Amino acid sequence: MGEKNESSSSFPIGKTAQERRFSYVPECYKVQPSLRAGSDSKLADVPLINLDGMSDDPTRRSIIIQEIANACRCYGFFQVINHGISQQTLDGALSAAADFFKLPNSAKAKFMSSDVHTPVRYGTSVRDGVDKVQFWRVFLKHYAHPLKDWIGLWPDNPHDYREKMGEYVVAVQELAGKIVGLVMESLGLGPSYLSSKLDDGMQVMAVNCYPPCPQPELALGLPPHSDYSCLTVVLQNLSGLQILDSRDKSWKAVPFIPGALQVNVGDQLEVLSNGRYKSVVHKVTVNSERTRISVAGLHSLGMDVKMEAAPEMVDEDHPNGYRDSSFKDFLNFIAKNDLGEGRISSTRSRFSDRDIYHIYIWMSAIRSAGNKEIIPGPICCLGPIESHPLARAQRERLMGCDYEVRVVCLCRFVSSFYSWPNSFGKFPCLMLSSSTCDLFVCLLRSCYSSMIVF
Ligand SMILES: O=C(O)CCC(=O)C(=O)O
Ligand SMILES: [Fe+2]
Repeated sequence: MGEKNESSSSFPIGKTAQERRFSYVPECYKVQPSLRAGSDSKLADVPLINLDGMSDDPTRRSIIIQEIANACRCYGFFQVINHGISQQTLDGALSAAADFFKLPNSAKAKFMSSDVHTPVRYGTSVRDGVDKVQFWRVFLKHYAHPLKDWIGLWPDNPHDYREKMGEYVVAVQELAGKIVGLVMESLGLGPSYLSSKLDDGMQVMAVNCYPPCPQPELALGLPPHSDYSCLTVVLQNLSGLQILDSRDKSWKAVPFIPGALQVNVGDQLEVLSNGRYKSVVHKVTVNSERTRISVAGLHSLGMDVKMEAAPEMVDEDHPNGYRDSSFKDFLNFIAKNDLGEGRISSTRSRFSDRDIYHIYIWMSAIRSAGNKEIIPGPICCLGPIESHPLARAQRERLMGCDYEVRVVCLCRFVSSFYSWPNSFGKFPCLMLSSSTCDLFVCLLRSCYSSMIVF
């Protein structure tokens, strides 16, 4: 049990409050009030899709495709039953995960790393020791596909971890491939549109453990984010996940259905569909009684393969609103940004009122003193990341210079990743002196506060 009032602005891996079972929530875990889990949050009426007959019954298959189309359009999320993975395999993966987290720190220490590029790593925060807000979670992330390339790097303690987790990852990789096939058909792209790219792609398992939290109303297990993947399939032992309902912009708790798996639309699918399907924004709440385990399989294209909008999804009425990017681009981005204050979500470079619930306004500038120098970062962001260190540093660097403001992005969450436009030239350009820029920021700020939803 941690000492009362231990003061620290952050706790390193192996010494965090959740690992040491503190009896209180330290300051650096307290999330801003608008993101805290309300005790009154409603249950999400998310679709529960019965996959029975998806492969061998054409009538059932077309009904399932309709259900999937509806779920992806309205929620970016659904649960599946009769998915073909046995309860024994599901229970095996959950118990292997739980047993791993019960090991003493010394057994987990060799996997501890805050380098997001490491293929097998144990961690406790989004970026340990760097991010301002910490989360009540411990995780083991490991690459999983093709299994033979990675299984030898996984923990061999507990002794059956590789066997039980291995059985699950093979089954869920196959299931994800089938579901993606159904999703592709629902977009009119044909079932094997992505098959070979996913077969050659990445499967990253985020094995998460959320220990009981003494003041669950103050902290979160994971901050709001969307997954970078094409599709994420999540196995869990307890409820705790909340999704943002894009219709009324409120958080809804996902009901726990024993044996069901949860399926999230990820950013890569949003990009491929050119925004017809939106990646679901979700967060994880914690509870004071039981340890929650979840095993999230993030299925995406290969490390260096860029996802782009399918040409079939782009036309005059639906211009391409996305920048193409790969898993590696994503890793490089998260290595540099504090995601705890609003993790990534894929967004368009165009504004859509479906997404007005958190708005970040980023501008890029060109220093116009002497030779023009392109400054490719944000000079301002509004909203909960107003004091984002990147923007602050940029403004300090540019102090006294004129700004040629090239881009104003209105985004969901931090979001500079997918929405950062390829071509600066396409955007309206304003020449502003630094004092006019300050006025401009004030104006944006007042627009922002009249648009903010929560
Ligand atoms: O714990 C969960 O239910 C979800 C985990 C998650 O969102 C993630 O690992 O990206
Ligand atoms: Fe997630």
